[in-house]
Amino acid sequence: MGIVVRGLKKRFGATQVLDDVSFEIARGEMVALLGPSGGGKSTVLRIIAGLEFADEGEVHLRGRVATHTRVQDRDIGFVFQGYALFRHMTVRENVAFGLSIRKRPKAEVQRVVDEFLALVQLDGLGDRYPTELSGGQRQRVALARALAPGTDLLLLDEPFGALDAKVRLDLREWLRRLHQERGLTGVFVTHDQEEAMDLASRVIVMNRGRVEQIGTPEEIYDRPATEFVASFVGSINVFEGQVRGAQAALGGISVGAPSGAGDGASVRAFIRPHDVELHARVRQEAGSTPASPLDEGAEERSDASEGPGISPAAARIERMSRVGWTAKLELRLTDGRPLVVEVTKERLAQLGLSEGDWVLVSVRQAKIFVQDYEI
Ligand SMILES: Nc1ncnc2c1ncn2[C@@H]1O[C@H](COP(=O)(O)OP(=O)(O)OP(=O)(O)O)[C@@H](O)[C@H]1O
Repeated sequence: MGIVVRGLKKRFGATQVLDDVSFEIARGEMVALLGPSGGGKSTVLRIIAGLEFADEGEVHLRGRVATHTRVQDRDIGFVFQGYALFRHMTVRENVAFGLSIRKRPKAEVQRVVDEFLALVQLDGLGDRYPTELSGGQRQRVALARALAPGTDLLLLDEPFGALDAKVRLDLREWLRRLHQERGLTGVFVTHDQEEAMDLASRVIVMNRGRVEQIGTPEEIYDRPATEFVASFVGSINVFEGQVRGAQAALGGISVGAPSGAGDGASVRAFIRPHDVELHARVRQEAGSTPASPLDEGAEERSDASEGPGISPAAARIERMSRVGWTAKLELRLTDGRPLVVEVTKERLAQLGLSEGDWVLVSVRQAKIFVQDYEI
């Protein structure tokens, strides 16, 4: 294992910032700590780095206990918010810093600095000062400075935080390559879920000082373990309803209920916009609302009634916006609930839909959580 934390607890004054945080990161793995602001991500990272110490729990680095090891003896590279470049030092001097304080021979320092400046594609800018660089370039210098001493463990706290979208993407690509080439073990903190899903082989979702779920990006997205993860990762529609028979009735729409959910149980369903199927435009008299989704008004033969667990409902298209190759539709069901749907432009064209139309919808799949009974 590269990094192991076990049972970390940390309190600042009256606030329990970490409450029993445990996870393991294999050597060579790149893992994201994802979660909302204040969830404890930076604190975990600072404890791994040795900048902070936990009240309880253990830290193991490269298979050895490091719970009480000083920061300078942990041999970890980190790029933290607030640990900016040294303004009075040139780029070269910044990158050389970790090597110089380790008293490495001058010639070796020169060679390693050159190598890392080339790696971050900043050769030629070594004599500049940080103020003479763009935000993205500065961030790359910070990464080079963290890596130059030759560590195999890298901790990054919001590494691309304040950068514009294009630079973020470039740096992300660059970090992915660096990780592959050097086989680094890396942990990075982000509250950008796309960044986490894109860069990490596994994601640790944290909220309120606790680990909500650990899994591959696919697992986190497709099989969220908790309601928090379901609502935090990816855009989502949330519906409350009740189990009736084998169905979860969510107002106008229904989906298959989870096995074991008793009749009458209250449920909360999380439905991804791309898991809603549009079937057919519903013809409708001016100003009227289709009374039933299965009114004879469907303009094309619908496949909506086929298959188990599918029961279509009617909804009105309130807004449509096209982004890239998909379209986002904001629908309103007959019971007044909003429903956001994403479909390909092709499907939209096939159905000939426009704003104001009524359409039949059904839900392909939903993640359903049975609610605790209230007494
Ligand atoms: N040194 C400190 N003293 C007091 N409270 C602190 C200290 N450091 C962090 N906290 C508190 O601990 C909680 C967790 O902070 P932390 O920075 O770990 O969260 P985070 O998930 O990284 O948030 P963000 O994404 O905003 O950086 C917050 O409520 C924060 O105010």
